[in-house]
Amino acid sequence: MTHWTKMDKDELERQYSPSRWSHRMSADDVIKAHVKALKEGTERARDLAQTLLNVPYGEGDGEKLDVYIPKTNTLDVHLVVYLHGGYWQFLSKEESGFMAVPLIDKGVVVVAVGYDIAPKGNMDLMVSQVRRSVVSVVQQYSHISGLYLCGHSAGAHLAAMVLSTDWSQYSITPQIKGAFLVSGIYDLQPILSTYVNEPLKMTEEVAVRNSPSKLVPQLKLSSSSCQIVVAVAEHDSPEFRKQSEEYYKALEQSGLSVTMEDVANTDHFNIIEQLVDGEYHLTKLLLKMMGKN
Ligand SMILES: N[C@@H](CC(=O)c1ccccc1NC=O)C(=O)O
Repeated sequence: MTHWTKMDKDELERQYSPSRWSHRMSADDVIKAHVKALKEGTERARDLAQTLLNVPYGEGDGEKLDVYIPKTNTLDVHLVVYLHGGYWQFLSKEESGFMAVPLIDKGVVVVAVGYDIAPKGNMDLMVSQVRRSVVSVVQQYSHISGLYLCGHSAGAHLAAMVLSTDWSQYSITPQIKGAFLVSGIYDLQPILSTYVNEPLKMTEEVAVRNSPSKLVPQLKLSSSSCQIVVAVAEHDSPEFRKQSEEYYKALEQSGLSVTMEDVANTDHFNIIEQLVDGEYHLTKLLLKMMGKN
């Protein structure tokens, strides 16, 4: 496959337009259906769970999170922090509670984190926000038996940045047991010259310091006992698939506990939408990691 540095702008933009690669629908329709599925799933979760909405984790307006709590008490409570996708410029926590639907049944708490998407937020701020949100969750829920992270697309990038945090500047060091990185981007350099960067306005320096692919040694220091799943859709674009494969290999070579999941019959969007279903492969894998199968 052609290396991204050898691609012209059109080809790079095609590779980094996930909606153009769906085998199910047109580009416009797959995005509309995605937002609809996430919204409907989140509504269901809000009906099923006890919720704490708009809990602040910082001073900023956008620094709020939603907590989905099982209605029935269980021992051994695990907690999943979900970081939404949308190319750091779309979506919000308001449509990001959907994965609580099958998890609250099993006594798992789900936290959907809000962060300031572009153009309001920039990359450094978003990374700082998701890091602080995890610290805040650990401080609030110190009694939980396991902390997990899940992120989709841009949210998988942010989750990888959380795993790569030097926590010495923070009040605590979160112990993250597992992380599901779904259809993520781990090297930001290829998107610098594309439409994706128009609202983000990243310079090369910003892209490099916020690329998980460059921070594997820090991840190894901070998250050595974290079980990491790098998941990618069969119908993600070749560049997206390569991003996941290369990040997986880098983690594997540094001796981390990591597995690669190439999820058959999925595209960039339904690979995450289906977490609303308890029988979906990735849902089962997540429950199994928590010992809840
Ligand atoms: N231009 C992008 C748009 C995109 O990624 C997106 C748009 C709305 C909501 C979510 C999106 N992406 C991933 O979650 C695409 O081609 O899919």
